[in-house]
Amino acid sequence: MTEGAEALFPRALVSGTPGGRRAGEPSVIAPGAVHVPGWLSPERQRELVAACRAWARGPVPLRHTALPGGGVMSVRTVCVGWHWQPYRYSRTADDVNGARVAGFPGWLVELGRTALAAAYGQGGGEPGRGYTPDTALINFYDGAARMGMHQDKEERSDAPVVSLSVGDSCVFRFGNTRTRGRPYTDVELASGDLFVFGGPSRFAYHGVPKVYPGTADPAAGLSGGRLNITLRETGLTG
Ligand SMILES: O=C(O)CCC(=O)C(=O)O
Ligand SMILES: [Fe+2]
Repeated sequence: MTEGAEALFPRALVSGTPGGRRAGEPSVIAPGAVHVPGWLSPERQRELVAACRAWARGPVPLRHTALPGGGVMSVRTVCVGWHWQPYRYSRTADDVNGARVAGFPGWLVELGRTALAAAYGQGGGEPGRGYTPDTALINFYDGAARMGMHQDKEERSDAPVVSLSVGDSCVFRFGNTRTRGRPYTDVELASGDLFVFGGPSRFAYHGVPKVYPGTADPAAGLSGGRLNITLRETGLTG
């Protein structure tokens, strides 16, 4: 990480918070899976909310992703860089309006790198290899939305997934690479939290069984609901 990135996205000051959460202090949930509570400052959260609002307006609208079985996902999603639809990536949102998705901005690459360094320590735990996320999946959860246990496996890269949460708190269920079931660990993700999963945890099943409506601090810029942004390397070109 460059000094410039550190200045743009400073780590949150360490401070005790209720329930044992310590802002900015990484805790290892499984090998390669790290939770950093309160990593994003309220200002950074507001900036992310503003960026997500703009992406949600177009060129591809925020929408419930249609599933091959005929249903729709309960979360609403918009993508940046590459468009994800079950179960592949493309540059155009062929299952929505056919538009090319917004480009992946440089500041989001920097944020991903800074996040990796915060979770794994300087250098991101992968010497000689620069993390270069090229897609972001932006999910919006209202009070009833959930996400079933799944693996993020459409990427042709085993680079870590960086997950940023803003708004209402949720239960994030982080499991194992073999089954959707136990063993898993339930982690509460609150506004500003960072969660990174890479290495032996990169292809672990995970999901969001519950969102707690009304738990967001309005200072983050969301009046209701939960926003989650995952940054990934697709490993794709073109
Ligand atoms: O909302 C979250 O915390 C997780 C989202 C997720 O797993 C995904 O977008 O693949
Ligand atoms: Fe996922």
